[in-house]
Amino acid sequence: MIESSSMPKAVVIGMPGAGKTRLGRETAALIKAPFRDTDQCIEEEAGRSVSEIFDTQGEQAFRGMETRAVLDLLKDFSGGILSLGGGAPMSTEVFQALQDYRRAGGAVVYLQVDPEEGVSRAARSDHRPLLRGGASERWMALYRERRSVYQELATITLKSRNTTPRALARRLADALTERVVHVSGPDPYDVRIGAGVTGRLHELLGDQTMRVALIHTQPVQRHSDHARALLRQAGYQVVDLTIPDAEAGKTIQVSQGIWERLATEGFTRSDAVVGLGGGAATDQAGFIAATWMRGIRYVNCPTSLLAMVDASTGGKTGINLEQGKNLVGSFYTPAGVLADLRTLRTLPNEIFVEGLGEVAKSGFIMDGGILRELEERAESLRAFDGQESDQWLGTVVQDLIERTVEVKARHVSVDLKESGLREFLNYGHTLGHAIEKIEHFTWRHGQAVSVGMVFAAELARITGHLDQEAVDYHRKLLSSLGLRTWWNGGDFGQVLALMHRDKKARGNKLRFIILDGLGKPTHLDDPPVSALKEAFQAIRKEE
Ligand SMILES: NC(=O)c1ccc[n+]([C@@H]2O[C@H](COP(=O)([O-])OP(=O)(O)OC[C@H]3O[C@@H](n4cnc5c(N)ncnc54)[C@H](O)[C@@H]3O)[C@@H](O)[C@H]2O)c1
Ligand SMILES: O=C(O)C(=O)C[C@@H](O)[C@H](O)[C@H](O)COP(=O)(O)O
Repeated sequence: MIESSSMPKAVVIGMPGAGKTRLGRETAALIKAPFRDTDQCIEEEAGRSVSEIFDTQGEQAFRGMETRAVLDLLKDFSGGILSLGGGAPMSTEVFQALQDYRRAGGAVVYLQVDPEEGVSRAARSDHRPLLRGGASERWMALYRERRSVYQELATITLKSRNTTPRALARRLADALTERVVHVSGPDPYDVRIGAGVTGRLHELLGDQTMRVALIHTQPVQRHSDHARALLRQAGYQVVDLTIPDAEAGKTIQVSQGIWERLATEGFTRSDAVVGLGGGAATDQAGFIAATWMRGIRYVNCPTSLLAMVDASTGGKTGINLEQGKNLVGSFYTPAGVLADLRTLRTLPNEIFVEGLGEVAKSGFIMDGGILRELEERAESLRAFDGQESDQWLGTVVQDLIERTVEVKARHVSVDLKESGLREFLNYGHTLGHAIEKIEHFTWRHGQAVSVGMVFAAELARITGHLDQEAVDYHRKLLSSLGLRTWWNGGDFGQVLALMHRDKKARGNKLRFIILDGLGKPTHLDDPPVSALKEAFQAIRKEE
């Protein structure tokens, strides 16, 4: 029985000379995993080469040794990278074991080499007993016999054409370390979080799409250039749309300009949108996709922490009005989300820190593990500068992103259109959006939400839901992350009027999300104005 806890992380299969051993070894080095090659294991155990085993005991004896080696390693090589001899999958026992391994979640990697290249490599090699007596002809005969088996078993296929072994290993390492959060609901999709996931754009856009509108902002030019190159390599006609940065990009004027450009370029319902950038860019891109011809496919490529953990997922698309935030938009879900950790390398510290606001929010409303991780890592997270090691990004940050997206996914999967449960994700936003408006969008969203959560905690205390310790904990954790916990702008009258524009309001009644304890969100409808005023005073600070 193959157990996921003890099985290899990946098994590499393919034709002789494809480069399986080198790919396996280099990938293992990149992800700091052990590496084994079954041919080498057999030679070590037998004390002679594969060729000598063939010569002295025959192929059948070798296949028996090989099958035993493969079955043993599939059961007991935890987290390793394993490369198999070319003929191993052709044995019924190994084929069935690899199917079991796949079902247990294992990655079967088919390293595909072009026949011309394979034949030429075979002609140069003299240590492969099965290629003796006409290497090229024998290689082609084996290829014809084996390729359908390789294709049937593969969960990942890598082509060695026009690339290097090092680049292939990097791609496989990226594929093996990415995290996937599934969002169910009427139009399910996956959020993929990992280094290099932008490379999956073609998988999500498909072959029916001809034109792609790439909507992005200038500060992420380096990443949109990369996405554009990938899209063009995949054969798409890319219409490049650089929009004004941050909140300035979430206006109807910007939407109008994009709609007109799509019309000029002849975008049809089978074409698509890719939104790449922070949450403001993905909100606008989603809104364009939701409204162009009443809805076309779109993929979000979030490049800020906040966009990765929140804005890119859940299908809330939209733009701002002069009167307030996100007042126009649509619930419209993406075909997928690709959160490429490599884009964080250029993210300014203040933008990373504001993203921690939405991470903390997810901890407050549901996942105490997030709060503990933030507490433990506050200093290093607050000091983020994009120069951290791949290992730190690929563990600390990737873990936090995955956990926060999971919190969002659990809400939006069951309540896409925010009829109740999803409103818990709005914790801190009733005041938060008012602050953004009064501060003319000069405050970052995450910073405004941070103050909004302290306000909500004070309101919960005042109305008897939350104790002082939990309120103090809000301030302590948020400020330790570099997030704001007080605000002296505006006045209560302004704020009260703006809160009545919040989308949770019903008629003349305000509705808030508060906590009955950490991880226990609840609705507070129509609280006394006196309580609101007291909570408002509590987030002011004597200058
Ligand atoms: N739709 C939703 O569910 C949802 C959820 C949360 C927030 N939002 C919206 O998202 C917006 C906030 O998102 P945000 O915090 O990403 O702000 P943002 O989109 O304004 O981006 C912040 C700044 O960082 C820059 N930037 C982003 N990624 C970068 C990178 N990799 N390298 C260099 N610069 C980069 C942007 O160009 C911008 O200047 C708000 O408009 C908010 O309303 C939407
Ligand atoms: O996805 C949701 O639902 C949220 O409330 C997530 C919030 O973090 C996010 O800022 C959202 O854009 C706010 O939605 P809004 O409906 O208040 O504009």
